[in-house]
Amino acid sequence: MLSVETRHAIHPDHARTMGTQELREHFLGTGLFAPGEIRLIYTHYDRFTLGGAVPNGAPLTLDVVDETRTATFLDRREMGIVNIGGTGRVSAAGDAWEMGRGDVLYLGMGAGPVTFEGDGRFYLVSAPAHRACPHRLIKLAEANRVELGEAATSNKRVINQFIHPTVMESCQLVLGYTQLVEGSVWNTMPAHVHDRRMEAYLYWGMTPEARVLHLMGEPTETRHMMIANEEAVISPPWSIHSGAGIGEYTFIWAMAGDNVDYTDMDFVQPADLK
Ligand SMILES: O=C(O)C(=O)C[C@H](O)C(=O)CO
Ligand SMILES: [Zn+2]
Repeated sequence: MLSVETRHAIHPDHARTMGTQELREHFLGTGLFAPGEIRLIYTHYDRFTLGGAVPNGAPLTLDVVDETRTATFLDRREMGIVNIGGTGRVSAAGDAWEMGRGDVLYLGMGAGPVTFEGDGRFYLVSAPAHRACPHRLIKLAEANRVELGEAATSNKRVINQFIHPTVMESCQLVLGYTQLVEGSVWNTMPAHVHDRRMEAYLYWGMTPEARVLHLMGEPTETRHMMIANEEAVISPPWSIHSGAGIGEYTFIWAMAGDNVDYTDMDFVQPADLK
């Protein structure tokens, strides 16, 4: 079963007026991982689409998505898949890849229908593409590892870059996940914006009672959302995206937009956040 929800792009002047419920309706993705279903959110931010596929014993195939009006979803798109569950299998374009927890699969434009099987919980992101880059399975050991932050500022963390120019080619997708060192709670602090790219986060690896206090909004008009395990945040290009965990967490970040330069960020120091 496939379900698709559309999210429109929100102007920052509008976002400033929103209460908690409205912020969550526009920027939070909940219930993406339902057994036996593929659930997608099709956004109007760079046409970036995110979602989950949980085969739960029976194969699930992602093929036609009416929103794109193409013969198959990946006809003019590329896709990143992260397995956040048990071992599973993904097949497309006559190939099949076994994916363990934390493995990332890149599927290039024109890969055709994609089938998910096994015990995986597959997080999916996709953006329009202009050429077919080779499909590739990337294990954590092959990712580019960047250590950032300090224990003294509670932000010591490892940025694992998977779909990233130092590892492989893509059209506009950039993807990885960030792991906090025990005792550190902050991701992406100091915060930043990148008006050239939108971003989406998926928080995972959390206990059911844990929450992340996610900060969003323009740097001088910050807002927050409390996020539970396996919930996603859609971050518009004008928004900061940062979080502090009440409990352990990891998060997958993925971007689409004008460039694939991970370091192209406009930093905002804590003293300048309001
Ligand atoms: O902890 C961090 O810092 C991040 O993981 C930052 C994200 O990767 C990001 O915002 C990339 O633009
Ligand atoms: Zn960012």
